[in-house]
This record gives sequence, structure tokens and C-alpha cells, in this order.
Amino acid sequence: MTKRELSWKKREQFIEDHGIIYLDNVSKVYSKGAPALNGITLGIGKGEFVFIVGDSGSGKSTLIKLLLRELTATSGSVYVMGSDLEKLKHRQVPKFRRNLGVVFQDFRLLNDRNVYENVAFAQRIIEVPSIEIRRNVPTILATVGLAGKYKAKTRQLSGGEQQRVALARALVNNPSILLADEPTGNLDPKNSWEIMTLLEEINQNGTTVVVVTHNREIVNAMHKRVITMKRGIIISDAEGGEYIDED
Ligand SMILES: Nc1ncnc2c1ncn2[C@@H]1O[C@H](COP(=O)(O)OP(=O)(O)OP(=O)(O)O)[C@@H](O)[C@H]1O
Repeated sequence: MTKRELSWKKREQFIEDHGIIYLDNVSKVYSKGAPALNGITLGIGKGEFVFIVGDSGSGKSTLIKLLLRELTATSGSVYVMGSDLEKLKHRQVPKFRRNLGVVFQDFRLLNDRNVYENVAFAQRIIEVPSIEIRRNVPTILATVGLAGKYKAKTRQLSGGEQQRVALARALVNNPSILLADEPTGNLDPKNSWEIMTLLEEINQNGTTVVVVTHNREIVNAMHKRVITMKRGIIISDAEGGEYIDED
């Protein structure tokens, strides 16, 4: 077995034992104030669908930023896909992020480009050959129900449609993990449900999905694993859990 095969096997074993996401006693302290995360230990298995909920300021976005390696932990270790993110060199970060899809509340699209270009862009930056891009983009747009809108400028779309473009862009590179930070925060109930249904389908196709949300109704209806945070710690972690009311 080559060295590379051996290290891949080790990583597979790590994921099997601890999860595709694993935080080991992680704290994050910003320059001022109480820790945003305070000794979090958490494993998320390959193929899981997990909600992360909690009061404003409880540390949810900080957690997502650690997983994306936008931030590093003050202490403890963050492992994503079996890699210790602290050991990742700066130049390795873009390659690491290829396996992560991410969507945000505010969509973050290129508003002067059309739908097709927004999605194709994600493939161009990782140098996917044009012939494959021309095949992949329509396929993923059909998956999110936007096949007919590929020429539209994103600013001409509804909020729900814009979030679907963002989802298509997040998924086109076939990531192992999809992180969604408040994906329905700017959407009405109907569009929120459509996005959640898409996230569930994506999960059923094998992608691990982590959703940060304040949407109580959706969390309570979907009966997924629910991790509740408060002031930087996990106060509840329950399969088929409910949104716990803030006090
Ligand atoms: N860049 C920063 N510098 C200093 N403090 C920060 C920074 N970002 C977040 N914090 C603090 O860390 C704590 C956790 O913030 P975080 O954004 O992770 O919470 P959250 O649960 O995502 O909140 P919300 O639901 O409002 O988005 C808060 O007390 C916040 O004020």
C-alpha cells in the first residue's frame, strides 16, 4: 500500500470512529469577552442531518466558521473529514474547502451574472474542464428546480429562487458536507419548506447536512438530530429533538 493510500485509510477509520465532523474539547475566545465556544466535544457521523439551534450569541456561527477553517480554535481540535484543521497549511485550505458546500442567509450570489454563471463559476475556480461544466451545471439546476431559469440574472429572482441558486452552487462540486447557516432566514414559510425539502433530498443522496437555524416550526416538524447551544456550550443533543424555548 502506498503512503497516500495508507493515510487515506487512516482518515476513513477516523471518520468511522469519531464522525466526518469531530470537535474535541474546542474553545474559541475572541479578543474580548466570554468564550464564544467553551469546551465543545461533538461528533457528527457521515450521512447525518443535524440542526444546530440556540439563542442569538450562543456560538452557532462561530462553530460553522471553525468548520470552514475561516477561524481556528483557541484550544482543542477540530477535525473535518478526518483532517485536523489546525494542521492544515494555508495553501491547503482551498483544496480542503472543495469538499464543503456552504449556504448563508443572504445568498451571496454574483448579482451581475446569470444563474448559469453563478454555478459554473464554482466549477471554473477548481478548473473543471468546460465540457464537464456544460454537463454538470444544467443537471444541478434541474435538481434544485431551476432548469428553466438558467439565463436569468440572479437579482431578478425571488428570494427562494436565489437560495436555490446558492444551493446549486454549493452542490455542483459534489461536496461530502453541506453547511447551511440560517438558509431560510430571509424566506417566507413556503420557500423555507422548499429549501428544507431540498436539503433533505441532498442528505438522502449521501451528503452530510448541518443546518443552523432559528426556524422552530421546521425543526419541530422534521424530527432530526437537534443540537442546542447556549453561551458557548451544548445544552442538549437529541435525535428527533425539539427546538428548546429560550428563557
Ligand atoms: N469577530 C468577533 N469578535 C468578537 N466577538 C465575536 C465575534 N464574532 C462573534 N463574537 C461573539 O461571540 C459570541 C458568539 O457569536 P456567534 O456569532 O457565534 O453566535 P450565534 O449563535 O451565531 O448568534 P446569532 O444567532 O445571532 O447569529 C457572541 O457573544 C458574539 O458577540
